[in-house]
Amino acid sequence: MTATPAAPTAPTRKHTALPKAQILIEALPWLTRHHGKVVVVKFGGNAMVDEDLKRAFAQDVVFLRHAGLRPVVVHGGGPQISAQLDRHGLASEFRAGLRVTTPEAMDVVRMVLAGQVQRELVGLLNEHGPFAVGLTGEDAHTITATRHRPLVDGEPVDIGRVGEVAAIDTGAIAALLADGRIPVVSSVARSADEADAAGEVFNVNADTAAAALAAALGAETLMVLTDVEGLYENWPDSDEVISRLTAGELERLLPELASGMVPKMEGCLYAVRHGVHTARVIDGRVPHSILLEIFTDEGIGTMVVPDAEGPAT
Ligand SMILES: Nc1ncnc2c1ncn2[C@@H]1O[C@H](COP(=O)(O)OP(=O)(O)O)[C@@H](O)[C@H]1O
Ligand SMILES: CC(=O)N[C@@H](CCC(=O)OP(=O)(O)O)C(=O)O
Repeated sequence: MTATPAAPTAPTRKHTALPKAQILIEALPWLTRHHGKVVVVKFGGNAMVDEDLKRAFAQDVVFLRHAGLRPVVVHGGGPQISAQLDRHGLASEFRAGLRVTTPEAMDVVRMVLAGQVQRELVGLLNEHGPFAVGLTGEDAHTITATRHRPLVDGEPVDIGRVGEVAAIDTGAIAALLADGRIPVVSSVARSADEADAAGEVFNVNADTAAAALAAALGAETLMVLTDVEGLYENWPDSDEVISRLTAGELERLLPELASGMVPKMEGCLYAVRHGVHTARVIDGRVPHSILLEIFTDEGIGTMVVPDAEGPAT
């Protein structure tokens, strides 16, 4: 009888890739929970500060797609619009965190968002494969808006062609997702007003558009990438980031918020009040901030959860 060869012993040499495996495993609960789910990622114009960051953003989004999620990108472009308006000799004025948009400025907004920023992101994403398809809210009635008159000192003010979202048609985005594509949406909306001349459009804040899309698409998560670490508790006097807050807590905080954080946090509140499980504000200046958010147990930035929810992962 021949002796059975001894079972191979586990190699004693150190597996240098072990920490990488551990990191992947740390993401497993997040990936499991999000498998097949829609994640709306809003990339703010202020976070698009350099080429490497934009490339890292595109890699992260494609990674999500390959990991079995269905990412939808909504992009901003505030600084890029302001720069272009400046080149046209037009001033930028903001009220209640929103750009005062004359018909002349609207042409520039549309040109910069749909013709410049969106094209650039689509190009970066498509370096990884035939994934990204750009559209604006005008396409297939994706976003319809009415004129927005925000309250300033308790009074509604006219800020021109700025829209508030009246309706979302998810058909085009759903079709793209079903085809394995990554929709990249510019926050320009068609007018709901039949009296408006055909082709009249509205400038919608990109945070607002992202939140409305996340809610209408039944997204699991809304991720808002910006140029700060998250929501600061006592901005601008402190840089203490609020890591987690409920919708109710956020609602109480809203009147104290300023500038760009107003539409951002209003959007997060809207999203979690309309079925999105978590809304997060994260630092888009950090390379691979999306992956950092999912590959760490505690996450980074600020997370908003619905009122009755326990600790989220
Ligand atoms: N409480 C706050 N916490 C963090 N940032 C705040 C707060 N209040 C106002 N801000 C301002 O909001 C800005 C982010 O909004 P915004 O400039 O519109 O960015 P984005 O282009 O990403 O949409 C921050 O850079 C900061 O100046
Ligand atoms: C009405 C309004 O303010 N619209 C924004 C749209 C772009 C945007 O929201 O860009 P960020 O996300 O980079 O701020 C604007 O004109 O600047």
